[in-house]
This record gives sequence, structure tokens and C-alpha cells, in this order.
Amino acid sequence: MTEIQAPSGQPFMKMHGLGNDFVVIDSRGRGPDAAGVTTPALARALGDRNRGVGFDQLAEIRDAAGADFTLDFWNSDGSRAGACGNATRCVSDYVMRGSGKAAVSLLTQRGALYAVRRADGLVSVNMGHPQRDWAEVPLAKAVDTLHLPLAGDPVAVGMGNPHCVFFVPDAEGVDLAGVGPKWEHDPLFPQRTNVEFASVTAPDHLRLRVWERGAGITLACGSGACATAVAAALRGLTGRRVTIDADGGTLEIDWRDDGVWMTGPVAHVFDGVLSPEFLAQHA
Ligand SMILES: N[C@@H](CCC[C@H](N)C(=O)O)C(=O)O
Repeated sequence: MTEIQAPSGQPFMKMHGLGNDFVVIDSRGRGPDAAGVTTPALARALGDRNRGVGFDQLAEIRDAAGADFTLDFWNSDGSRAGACGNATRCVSDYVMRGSGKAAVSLLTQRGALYAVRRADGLVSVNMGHPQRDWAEVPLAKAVDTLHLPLAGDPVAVGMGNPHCVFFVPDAEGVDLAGVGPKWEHDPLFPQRTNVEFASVTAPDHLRLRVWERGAGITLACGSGACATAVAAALRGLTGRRVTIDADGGTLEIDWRDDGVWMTGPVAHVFDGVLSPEFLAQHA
């Protein structure tokens, strides 16, 4: 009797770092010049928590020339992101486990990054140097990035993606859903922005809540934690090495001479396969 083969779908993994959750597609094996499989329509459909899988970001792993892998990021609204710190840590851990390496290099839209697993199992990534010039963030006009001409006196920092950091007395009390979208779409940020609300709880400790560009409220944001640590150090509110408590857990940020290092936990939750029907509907 001939066995009928079901048409194959697209494998994916579900991962998270401090509850900042990701769908990860591993497209390696086709060469560094091959395009990825993700389209804006597929990212939007998959990001739907009712009709898709649901995620804050989708990360696609591709082959790289001159590094262990390339990583592309998509927000749940279908837009591209130049950086995603927590997904970078999750995927680096997966690639390290698969290859037996203790450290990996990767290429992202912002350039080459480097990640390592520590003896305690936490994963660290060097997110690179912060972008402090208004044009790099990017902002719409030449202003002082350390004191933006906006209500609340926020700081703008680029980490390969834009961040607008507000220091507030009590981050817990901020109505993120109410104020986040307004700042995300402020005309000073031509590519929109991620929005951080931070309270200094000690000279080496911050409480952080985040409204992410293209994803809304998330339990944590790695690049946002890096941007917040840089902003706090530049304002003289903390040192360059801080612990940051996000809604979903804790990150260690260390702004060193070679870049901003971020360390925290990662989780690989489950693997799945997208059906051919779903893929055809959202190509
Ligand atoms: N969760 C991320 C940041 C994801 C990208 C961001 N929403 C953007 O559009 O820039 C992180 O961990 O860094």
C-alpha cells in the first residue's frame, strides 16, 4: 500500500528571554546570499496571538559570510527591527548548543555582534556601542539627544534601533498603553521609537517598563535595557554597570569600552511546524 505524504510546512521554534517572546525560523543551509522566508504579511499573521502563533518579535536565522550566522528581526505588526537583544541571546544560545561552541559571532542590520554563555548558564551579548548622535538614532532634526525637546525631558539613544528613555519617579505607575503609542509616533522619530520608562532605585539598579515600537507593551526589551542603562549613566544617575528589573525578570547591563553587554536568562519553549495552508494564505 502506498503511504500518502502530507505536504511539509515550515518548522519554527518558540523562545523567550524574560517573557519577551519570539518565533524563530532557522533558514540556514541555503547560503549567505539566499533571501529569508519571512515577509511582512507572514510576520503580521504569525504575530497574531489568536490566529497565528503570537510573539513580540520574529527572528530568522540565515547563513553568514564571515560570522556564525545572520539574524533578521520583525515586529508583530510586520515591521523590521534593526536590533533585538533578547532574541539575540536566545538564538545565540540555540546556535551554541547546536555547534558545541561557547561563543558565537553574528551579523545583524546594525553590524557584527558577539555572544557568549557564562558559567552560570546566563547568556551575554555585546550589543555594540550606543548611537548618541541625533542622525544615528535617528531623529528628525539636530537636537541634544541627552535632553530632547519633549515633555518629560527624555533621552534618545540608538542601539541599532531607536529608544526614547524617560526617567520617572515611579515606573510602576505609568499608564504604558495610554502614553506609549503617542511617543512611539512622535514626529521627532521619523522611524517611530521604542519607549522606556525607568525609575532609579539605587545607584546600580533601575526599574524599567517598556512600550515597544511595532509590538506594544512587552515584559522586557533587551535593547531598551541597554539604552536605558546608557541614558542613566550619561545623566549621572547611575554607574555604567547596572541591574535592571523589567516586568518579566532581570537583566545585567555593563557599558564597557568595547560596547554595551547585556546578560540574562533564555528559554526554548517548544518547536512547531507552520501548515502549508497557513503559509499559502500569508505569503
Ligand atoms: N524586544 C527587543 C527589541 C525589539 C525591536 C523593537 N521593537 C524595535 O522595533 O526596534 C529587544 O529585546 O531588544
